[in-house]
Order: sequence, then C-alpha cells, then structure tokens
Amino acid sequence: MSVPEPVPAIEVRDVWRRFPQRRTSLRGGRPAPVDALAGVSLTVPRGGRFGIVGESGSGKSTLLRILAGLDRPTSGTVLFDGSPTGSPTGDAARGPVGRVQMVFQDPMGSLDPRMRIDAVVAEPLLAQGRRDVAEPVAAALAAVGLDADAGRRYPHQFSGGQRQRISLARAIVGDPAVLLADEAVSALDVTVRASVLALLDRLVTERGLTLVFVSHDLSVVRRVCQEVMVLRSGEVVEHGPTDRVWADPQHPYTRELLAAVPTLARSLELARDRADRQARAGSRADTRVDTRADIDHQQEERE
Ligand SMILES: Nc1ncnc2c1ncn2[C@@H]1O[C@H](COP(=O)(O)OP(=O)(O)OP(=O)(O)O)[C@@H](O)[C@H]1O
Repeated sequence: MSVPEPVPAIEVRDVWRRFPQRRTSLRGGRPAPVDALAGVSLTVPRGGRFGIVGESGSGKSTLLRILAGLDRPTSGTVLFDGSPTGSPTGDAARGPVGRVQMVFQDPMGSLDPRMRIDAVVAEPLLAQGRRDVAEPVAAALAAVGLDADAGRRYPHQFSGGQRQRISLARAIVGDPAVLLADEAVSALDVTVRASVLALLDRLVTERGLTLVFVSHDLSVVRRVCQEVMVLRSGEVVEHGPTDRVWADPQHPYTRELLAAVPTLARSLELARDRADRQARAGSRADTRVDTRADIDHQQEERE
C-alpha cells in the first residue's frame, strides 16, 4: 500500500498578479500593465524554510503579500494546508489570518509609536478574540530575549535590533504555523543582523514553523533557508536547494546577484567569528553566556 504524500503547508500554483501601470510613459501612448508576478509556482512542506531572492521590483513583496492574504492573485491558486485561499474569485477575507504572521523590514513603520510594547505584542491575540494576554505576551518577550519590563516601554526606547525582536515577539505570540519575513534583517547593521537571524532560526526550529523569507541578499537567505527561488521581473529564473544555488548558480541573473554578495557575506562571517571569540572569552563559570545570539544580543543592548 502506498503512503500518501503529506499535504504541503503552502502551495502556490501558476500565480499571476497584474497591476495597472502607475504612470504614463514619457512618449505618451497607453500605459502597459505590469505583471509583478508571471506564473509563479512553489511548494513549501510543513516546517520547511523557503527563500525568495531578487532585485528591487522583482515581485518578492507582491508574492509575500499574497501569501499573507493582504492581496489576491489576478489568476492562479494559493493553498494553505491544501485549502484554497485568496483565489481570484474567492474571498480574500477568508485568507490565512492567524495561521500566518508577517515580519517587515522596518519595525518603526510596523510598530505604532504611541502603543506600549505589551499592547503591540498583544495585537494578534486580541485579533483572535483572546482576552488573557498578559502571560503569553510576557512569554513571547522572553522568547525573543527581552525582559517583562520591556512591555511597559515604547518602540522609540529600543534599538533597531531590539525593535525587530519585538516584531518577532508579536509574530509568534499567537502560535502561528507560518512566518513570512520581508527583508526582516536588511535594515540592521551586520552584527545585529547576525543576532536577529540566529534568533529567527531558533524560533523557527523550536516552534516547528514554516518560514518564507524574502531578501535581496542570497548570503542572508543561505543562513536560514534550505530552498531558494530567484525572481526576476515576476518570473522564476532559478529554483533549488540554497547550497546548490549558492555554490553553482545556473542562471546568469543569479550569478549577477551573487557577484554583489562577497563583501556582505564576508563581513557576516567576520561578525560571527568575533561573536564566537567573545563567547569563548566570556565563558567563565559564573557567566551564562554560551551562544553567539546571547553575545550579539548583549552587544546590541550596549548600543
Ligand atoms: N500597488 C501597486 N500598483 C502598481 N504597481 C505595483 C504595485 N505593487 C507593486 N507594483 C509593481 O510590481 C512590481 C513588483 O513589485 P514588488 O514590490 O513586489 O517588488 P520587490 O521585489 O518586493 O521590490 P522591493 O524589494 O523594492 O520591495 C514592480 O514593478 C512594482 O512597481
């Protein structure tokens, strides 16, 4: 008897998203529509980590917005756990709300400056109709390395890396199945980026999350994703295991993207080596410091 294939967490089948052109061309004439996505398909198994890379304008955010249920495809299908959502004729409101959480590039843009951190982190729970939020909010803050006191403060009282930790606390507090990260570490400097990536990696592993991680930088995607898709002008130009695409890119566009990477990759490696050295230096019997993430987090706090 054959064992049925497990249902993937996410399945995108031949998705197109067409936008009307925003501006008329200088030469006049009718503005042509833009296909932000042109026949994109992908499958992410439960607990899988899927990266999407491409330059600005390649369609990464459009795809993520569709996965988040914030936008609908012009045609094609998106399935979560085998059930359709956000189909062209379907009801976008039935989207994957609750099961899917998103982390954005700019925490200042996504955290309301007038709201205390405990209220910010509680938002997904309140949206689910939960009222008993204090305990899960404190647990989510602890899970991202912030103490309960942080809940009484406001976003501007934190560094960039800490604000991204707060975004992660808000993303995990409601126990989602899928995490969508849109350039989630791109605005952070190198050391802080390594620390937030290590935290993301740990949270995804510990909670068995399915991750879709968007970045323009393949060296960053390589740190957290097993599989990667390269998008250009809404089309998939390459798709495969991240290590293979990194080591042996098949498409000239992927090679171009990689040509921009070495400096970034090297500085990330240097930051990690530095954190390791500091961890070794700090591993006295009375010190609890034992991971790169801890070290990086302490550096971040000293900023
Ligand atoms: N609401 C919209 N109206 C019209 N065109 C849009 C809209 N959203 C995106 N586009 C166009 O779709 C294409 C893909 O945009 P998208 O933001 O998905 O790319 P991206 O790869 O995420 O780029 P970036 O990294 O700069 O955000 C671009 O040509 C963009 O101008």
